[in-house]
Amino acid sequence: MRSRRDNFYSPISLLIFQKNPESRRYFHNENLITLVSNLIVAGLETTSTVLRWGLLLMMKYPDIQKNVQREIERVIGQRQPQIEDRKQMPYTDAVIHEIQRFGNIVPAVSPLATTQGIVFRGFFPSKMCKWTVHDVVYDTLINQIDCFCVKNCARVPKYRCQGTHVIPLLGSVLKDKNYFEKPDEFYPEHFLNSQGHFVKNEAFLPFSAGKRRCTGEILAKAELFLFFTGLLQNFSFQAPPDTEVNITPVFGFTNTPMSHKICAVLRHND
Ligand code: HEM
Repeated sequence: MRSRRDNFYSPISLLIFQKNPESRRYFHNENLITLVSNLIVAGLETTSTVLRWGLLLMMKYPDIQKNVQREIERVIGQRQPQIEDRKQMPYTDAVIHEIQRFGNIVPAVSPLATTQGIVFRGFFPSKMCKWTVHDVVYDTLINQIDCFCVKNCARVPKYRCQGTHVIPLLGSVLKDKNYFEKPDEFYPEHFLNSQGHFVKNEAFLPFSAGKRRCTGEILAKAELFLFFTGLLQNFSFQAPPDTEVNITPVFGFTNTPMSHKICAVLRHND
């Protein structure tokens, strides 16, 4: 049976399917190559960019870096970090969440298409262009509505809404001042309560949400924790002498830090 997920394909897969519609029914070299390259692009670039942001932000905020290192010393010591350690390390967990929030690594997800016309928040699509993409992200991703118009709605009658392209902007959620006290600052306390315990925030959506959310989220979170703690356990990161740490992002499909140099100082000399 065709699942609702089948409504969305990557552009490369669509080209393959257009050439040979039957080819979506079985595995062959072309779709295998697409699948593997999707996994590499989706899994490598994203995780390594978060880690690059992490090291840059630790250079920028040495006190936060020291706090993480103290927690590593207290919970892990000299042994290899394990994923179970995360439960006892709320501060480090909060810092990693804040790196992802502040870095806004995947600012927009790839376009989706509506499957039918709908009434959105009690309005017909012809009124929808009054809303911000931000509203749309919340209602589609959090409330699982998968069909709406964001563009030129006034000219698209309700029954024509099917197939309207929609690009949810995750950055607008990650910087929402209703959910984050200091949205434009690097502030790990966004994910900590007054007792220093880790607190979830429903607007933390760097992996997107809904049917097309990141399938690698659990793996990515484990990788980020193990690499980040492993690096800070062994090194302190600082800017080379006489250089300023610049945290201006380079905008693209992923938001990356600008090219920069890092001094990694072995911690045994701390
Ligand atoms: C910190 C790291 C990561 C971030 C921030 C991230 C973020 C995202 C986001 C926002 C999407 C939705 C993209 C869209 O709809 O255009 C996505 C999709 C996806 N991600 Fe990740 N990702 C990360 C790591 C990974 C890893 C490690 C893997 C697997 C090895 C992975 C595999 C995928 C796949 C296969 C999709 C497509 C899912 C679908 O279309 O149904 N991601 N990711």
